[in-house]
Amino acid sequence: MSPPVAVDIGGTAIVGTISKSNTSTPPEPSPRLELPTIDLSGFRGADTTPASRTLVVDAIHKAVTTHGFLYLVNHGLPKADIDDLFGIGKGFFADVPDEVRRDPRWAFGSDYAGYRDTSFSIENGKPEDYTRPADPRVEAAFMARRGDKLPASFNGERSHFGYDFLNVPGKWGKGEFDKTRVWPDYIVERQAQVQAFTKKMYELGLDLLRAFALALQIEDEEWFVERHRYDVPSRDSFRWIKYPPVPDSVKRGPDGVVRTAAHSDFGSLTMLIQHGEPGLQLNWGGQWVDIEPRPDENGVPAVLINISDCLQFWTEGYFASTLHRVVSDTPAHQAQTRYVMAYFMRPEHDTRLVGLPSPVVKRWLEEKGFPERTEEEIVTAGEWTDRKLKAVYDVDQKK
Ligand SMILES: O=C(O)CCC(=O)C(=O)O
Ligand SMILES: [Fe+2]
Repeated sequence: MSPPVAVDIGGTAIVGTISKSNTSTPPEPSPRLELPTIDLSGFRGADTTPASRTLVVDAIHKAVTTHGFLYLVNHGLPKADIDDLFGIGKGFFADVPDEVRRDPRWAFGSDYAGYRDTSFSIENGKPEDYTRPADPRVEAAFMARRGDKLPASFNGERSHFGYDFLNVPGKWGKGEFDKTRVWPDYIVERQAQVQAFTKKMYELGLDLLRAFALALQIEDEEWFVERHRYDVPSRDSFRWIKYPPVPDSVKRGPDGVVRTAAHSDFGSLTMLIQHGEPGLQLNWGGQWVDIEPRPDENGVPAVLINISDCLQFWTEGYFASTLHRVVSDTPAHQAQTRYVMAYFMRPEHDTRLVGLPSPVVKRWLEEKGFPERTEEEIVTAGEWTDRKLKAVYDVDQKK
């Protein structure tokens, strides 16, 4: 059996291990990273054929079992939408006054939604507490979540405000779920646009899940899709992230200034849109390798895909949830403001991450001689994401 791969989050806490992994044995000799750029038009859109779909599936299969990361071009997200959504994020950070952005009503909280700024860090304590000094290495983020069901106690029945992003039930009023979580006017005015874009990202994610099912020779192409339904609670999250410039006074380590420590993502897959500034690195065979932003020939940003923990569990380690981090590695990068938008796609809460009907994974387990997981080693998607979110953000413990 391969050695356990630590799930390294922020360098501060190890909350679990995924004992089987494709990336646990670094390739020999010293690795050279050739992160593939995959043209999705052969799989998605009007001009696909069975042969073109197979080519794309094979390329995705190779990428997710080698690096766990790939670039997608011709992904179907229009450049105008991407530009508009970056505009919304930048405007939020630049134009909304500090005191409005930091209003406790929309502070990042135990529902893992809302605004978190640079004065919040794991060491610094409560996200609502903006009196603490800002940590100049930390990023600021506005996190939107998909809508959720309300508890049974609400009007005596389970109801909801819709499953689109930002329709999160709130606890305002007399501690009752009497309306959705409130957001700043700036966001509310743009809510329809955010919801339309995040729906498109969700649909892109579904197509990737279909490609994964085909790569794994699961008979039903919809197998993963059926476990990521839009109207069932999950921890899907959409985020605008801003990494402000780091002042020269901040001490640089041998790798520069680490902004986000080494971690793997929690859910099924992450779709990252980089605005243009470098900083992301993945760990490949023990070395940190830059993952630069990569626009296509028309200037449309590639969408960077990475496999996350839940898919690594589900595939018994056959798909790799690779460690990555964000670093300002040169003084020039340190002086830049870096923006990204990320969609973290996660399975439905109650999904047990086991029992994938894939002959590919079955063969792989047999070849490697990996034993079946014990009951204690099996988690649901909700348990895993909550465990990791708590460890990273420490929201509940600090409240
Ligand atoms: O900023 C980035 O490029 C990636 C951030 C990241 O890894 C994360 O938020 O999980
Ligand atoms: Fe990440």
